[in-house]
Amino acid sequence: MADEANKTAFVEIQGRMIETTAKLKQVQNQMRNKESEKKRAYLTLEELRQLSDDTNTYKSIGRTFILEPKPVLMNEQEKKLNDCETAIVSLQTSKEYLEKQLAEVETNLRELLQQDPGLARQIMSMAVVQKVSVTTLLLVQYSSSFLVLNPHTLLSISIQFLIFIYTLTKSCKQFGRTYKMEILNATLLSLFVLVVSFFLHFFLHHSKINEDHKLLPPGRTGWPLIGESIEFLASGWKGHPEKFIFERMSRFSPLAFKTSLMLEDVVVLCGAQGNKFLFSNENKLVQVWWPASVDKIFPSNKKAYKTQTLKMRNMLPNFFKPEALQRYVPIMDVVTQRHFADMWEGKEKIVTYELTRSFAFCLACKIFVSIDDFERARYLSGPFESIVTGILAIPIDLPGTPFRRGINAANFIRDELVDIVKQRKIDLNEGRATPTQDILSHMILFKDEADKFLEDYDIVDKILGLLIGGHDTASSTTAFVVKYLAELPEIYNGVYKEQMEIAKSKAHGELLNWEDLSKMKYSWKVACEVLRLVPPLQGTFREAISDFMYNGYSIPKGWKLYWNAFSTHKNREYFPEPEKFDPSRFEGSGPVPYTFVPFGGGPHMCPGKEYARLEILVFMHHLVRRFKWEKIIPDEGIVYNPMPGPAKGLPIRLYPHKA
Ligand code: HEM
Repeated sequence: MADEANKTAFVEIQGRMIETTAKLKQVQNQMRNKESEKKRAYLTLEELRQLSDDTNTYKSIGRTFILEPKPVLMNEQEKKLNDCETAIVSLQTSKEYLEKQLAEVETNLRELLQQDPGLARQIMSMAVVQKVSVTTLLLVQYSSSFLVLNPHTLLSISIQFLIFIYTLTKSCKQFGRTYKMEILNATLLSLFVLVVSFFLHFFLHHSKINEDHKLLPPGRTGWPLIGESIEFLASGWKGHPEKFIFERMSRFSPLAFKTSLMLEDVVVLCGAQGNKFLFSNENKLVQVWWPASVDKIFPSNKKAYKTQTLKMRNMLPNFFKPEALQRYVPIMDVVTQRHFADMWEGKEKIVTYELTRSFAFCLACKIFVSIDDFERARYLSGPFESIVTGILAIPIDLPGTPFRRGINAANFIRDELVDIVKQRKIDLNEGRATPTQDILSHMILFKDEADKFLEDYDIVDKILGLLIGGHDTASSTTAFVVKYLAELPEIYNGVYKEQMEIAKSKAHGELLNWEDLSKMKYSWKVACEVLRLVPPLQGTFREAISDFMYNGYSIPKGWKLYWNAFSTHKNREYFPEPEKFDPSRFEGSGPVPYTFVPFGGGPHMCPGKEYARLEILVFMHHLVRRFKWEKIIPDEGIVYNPMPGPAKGLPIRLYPHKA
């Protein structure tokens, strides 16, 4: 009876603990938001105080800016400051109360477990028993995989299980003898299965390929299961991903070679011809393919992928076409100025990549879902890092793996976005939001051919996809613009001259517009050369939807095809002296078609291309207007992980221009 009572008490305390922790987190977030609101109000007041009393100043209302007299703005900001202070005081009281409550709950729990060691052991062993019973499940899975003789499944299960055992052993030190034995047995079994499946892979898989596909492109499939993934990734970690491609192009064929990546048989198509073939045969011979990790992180991606993509494709141009983006240029300008004022100005040194990532994410949050609060955007950006890492990780769904963290992070962001979507629907109904305000409004109001609105979870996943698409891409390019401009003074001078001419043509405080961006021709050539040398996405996959021939080689249905930007970007046949930074390559008619492909091509070409162009140019404008800079680590390398980034984040020393 006492046992039962203790168990009930435990469940109750556990529930209280979870509830209090959640409330505490919520209050802490609210406090953070209020603190940043207060800081912004304070900084704005400081700026306003320096202006003479008769100055009119811009105030943003939604998407528009109106001129207001200084005293009105001062009053508003002072009120905001006071409101924030009051809110912070009251939140502080709630926080202290909740902290006290949490401490009390913890003490209760400790006392309960001390008073009933049996219960403590039981709780521990309940967790272990639940997990160890997976051994039985795995035995069944092993046997069924043996029956179908699928070495891939066997290998993946045994690796997953070994990692699981490792995590379990690390996280629980109180095993009795029985569990130790069970874990030992399970480990031995997994190792045995691992060895057998390697053996099976070699004999079944290779002989099958040799028999069925004698005309496959030449190449190597590498190690069982992992194939050449390690060589592929390692060439990027060492800073030369193109080596993987060029070594095989010269050893096997400059047109195509076979390999095995991401647990799949892959043919890499090379050169302009390969790019053209893949981009122009979309949905005829090939279709887009993403690794399994993407399907798990974006379940709606898997569900009728084609229809989903089609819906997205039909809808995106409304938002991303140049005419639509024009109206966002002034907003991009305001956000960029705020970013430089908050994060760069007044600093002697900065770490570039951290800041360009934060900038790209805050801008996307503002333009896609109208999140104005940079602090809130930064708070959301943490889980995004986990999602991106999860997408690129080995898809092992066990506690503690980067893949599981990616799934959890995506779920967390989804919950946040669901709230945003719900609130937006209300705001649209009540006239507090406009249909063209941002991409979220566009998505909510978009109707497909069947005159149906998108489901909430689709909207959320699409927004998530766009935020991820824009997360590490443009930020990588802006960081490398900083790198190359630091290294090449004559290029810096060219960009500076162009941007200062534009700056001088503007009235004081006038925001950039579409016309100004169309004058940034030299700056865009510089950005293109950065995209050629360091493309944020090296390439993407397609899947063969039927057997077909390519240049005399047979490509079997189901095989994956991969295009890689380096096979043209760093190919001296298309770009002489490929390592030389030379923006003049983009003069006149520019590079040969299908050779400059940082945004991919065909129906799946990056929909964010134009948005990224605006973002990069507005960033360059404000960067060179404000600063010169030098690299703190002169020989800092580039690491592809697999997205490119400066090895140490590109720390630089800033030299503001004299006013
Ligand atoms: C410098 C910046 C960027 C680069 C270099 C880049 C590059 C690419 C590439 C190479 C692809 C694959 C194309 C293919 O498979 O043929 C892609 C797809 C995509 N990008 Fe971007 N991207 C950039 C910025 C953005 C931004 C800012 C967004 C969001 C606004 C975005 C959203 C997407 C989406 C949603 C896809 C998937 C398209 C599909 O499968 O149909 N990208 N991007």
